[in-house]
Amino acid sequence: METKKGSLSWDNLKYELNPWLQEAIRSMGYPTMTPVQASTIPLLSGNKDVVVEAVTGSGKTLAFAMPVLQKVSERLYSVNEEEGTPEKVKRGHMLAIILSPTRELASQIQSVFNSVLEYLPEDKEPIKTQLLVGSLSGVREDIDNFLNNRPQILIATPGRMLDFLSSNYVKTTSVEIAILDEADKLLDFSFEKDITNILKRLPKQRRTGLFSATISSAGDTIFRTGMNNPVRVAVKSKSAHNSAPSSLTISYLPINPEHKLTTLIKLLDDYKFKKCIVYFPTCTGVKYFYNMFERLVSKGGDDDHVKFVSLHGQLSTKARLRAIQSFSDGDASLKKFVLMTTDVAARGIDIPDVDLVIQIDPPTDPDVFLHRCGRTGRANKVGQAIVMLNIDSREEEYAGFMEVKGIMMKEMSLPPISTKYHEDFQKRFRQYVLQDRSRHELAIKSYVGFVRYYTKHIASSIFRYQNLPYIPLAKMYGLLRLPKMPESKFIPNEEMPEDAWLGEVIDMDKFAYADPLKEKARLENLEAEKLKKIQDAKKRKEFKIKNEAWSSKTETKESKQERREKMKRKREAIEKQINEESSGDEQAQEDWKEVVKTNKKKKVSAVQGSFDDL
Ligand SMILES: Nc1ncnc2c1ncn2[C@@H]1O[C@H](COP(=O)(O)OP(=O)(O)OP(=O)(O)O)[C@@H](O)[C@H]1O
Repeated sequence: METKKGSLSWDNLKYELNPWLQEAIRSMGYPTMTPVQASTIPLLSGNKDVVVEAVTGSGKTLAFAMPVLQKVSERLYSVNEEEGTPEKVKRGHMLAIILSPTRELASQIQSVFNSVLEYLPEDKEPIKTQLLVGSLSGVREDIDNFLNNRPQILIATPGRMLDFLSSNYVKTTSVEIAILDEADKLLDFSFEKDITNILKRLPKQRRTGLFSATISSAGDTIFRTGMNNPVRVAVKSKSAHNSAPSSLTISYLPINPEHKLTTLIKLLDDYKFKKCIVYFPTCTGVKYFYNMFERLVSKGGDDDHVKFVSLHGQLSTKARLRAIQSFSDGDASLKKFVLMTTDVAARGIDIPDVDLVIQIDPPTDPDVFLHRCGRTGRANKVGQAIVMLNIDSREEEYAGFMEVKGIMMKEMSLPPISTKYHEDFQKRFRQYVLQDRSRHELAIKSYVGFVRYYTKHIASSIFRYQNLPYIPLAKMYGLLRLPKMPESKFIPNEEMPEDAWLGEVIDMDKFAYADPLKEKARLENLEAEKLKKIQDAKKRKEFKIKNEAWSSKTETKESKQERREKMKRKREAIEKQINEESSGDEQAQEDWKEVVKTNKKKKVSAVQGSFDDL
């Protein structure tokens, strides 16, 4: 849908919102609508289902929040001449549900709703929201709060929403509108089942809105959401064929993987930025590198000019929300703030002042690349996104691959870093790892996790795990020795270091945990293992001796058997010879048998005699 720039004044919105909402918009400090708001608000408020694709940071949240609030306001405040004052929403019922793939995003959406609701006049029946996300509270508690507070708008992640809706106390028959934010993610294999189950429980005559910067990826699944003749809204960047906002510059940095961390440190040092998000592939990776950066990069004092915050899916919900809050609240005029995170913070997160995004590795899903970059350059503010790509590999083709998807990238050159700088850092890093055995364990877990992650790249012809530079990457992860893993077979023999050690050989028995309790347990285990080894060796020896005795017995048995066979063969040969010589002479045969028998008897008595002599 086309929208002329001049018509973006809120006064030109082609739908008459409830007066309190009009007042709220004027007070919120947004002088104009964004194009996606101008297109979507009238459609969704005016009873159309919508599928909205608009660039990151283009104001999609308000584009659905306004229609949702409009619908709820109509239901609560519209006085009909025939029916009079509207009926109260019954206990256990809700009017709107909004679904989001992550807890952080759900919580952020609730904040947007609540910031508009601050302008709701006190004399009106309150409009309330409730957040339903895993592990913040129990489902029982969620239901109790819902029944007591009677919120009309529920904002949830799919799993918790499904559990919540399974309660007999919760009724969905009054739901008028359902929104799927980051709809392509919600409709992919990870959530699709839950989403289908949730949508099945909602009334058919409800309105539905799907929103994302990359909705086209959802393909035909969008038609399984029960939408009624939906209108498609697509808002592109100002520059044609660009799927990213024009305020966002995206660069790629070809780099030797061994130098990724030193280069990251240098970029964080040299660049002028307020807030930067650094994406790592896995939760363990974030944990590992965050701890290391806190020790080796951050100076730790109040005068420190860079502050690191970590956020990943292995943290509790409370810790995750706290991390986002502390990064958002950070006073960027005093320090540079760096959020080290995973894709948990790739979509939808809207944090003011983020002007730099760095990706240590590209994401496995090319769509997520745009979402990660889009955490900066939002709402027409300038932002820069940098992605590191391994040199001398097909990874450099990523730029061309993304161009086809409408994402333009330019190559950037490495910041000047001396060999000494790299080497000094590598030494300090090794020292850091050697100080605590658990650090090395985490290093191995992160490295193996990264290798697994790499095998999951959708663009597998560019990200070929068969050609991954395993050794430089292991050094980047601070490993002392390469771990045993199936992928090791891809390391060329001539590159494989002796016994897989990366640098000096370490006596692993003496490599201690910094935690005294853990170390005590390790030493006890080590002692027990040694003892077991000695006992096992003893047992093996005894077994061998027994085995030998048994085998010599079987040997004599075998030789007896062999002798018998030999005798039998001899006898048969003589018999055969006699038969041939005296063919037809029965008497001669009988005589021979007699001779053989007498011979045998003689032998036996001779043997017996010899025994008796003893
Ligand atoms: N009309 C407006 N004028 C100026 N700024 C706005 C307007 N509407 C929203 N914003 C601001 O734009 C920023 C981005 O909005 P929002 O988070 O809704 O983007 P989005 O399109 O959902 O992005 P993403 O695709 O990354 O989720 C927010 O900080 C919001 O406050």
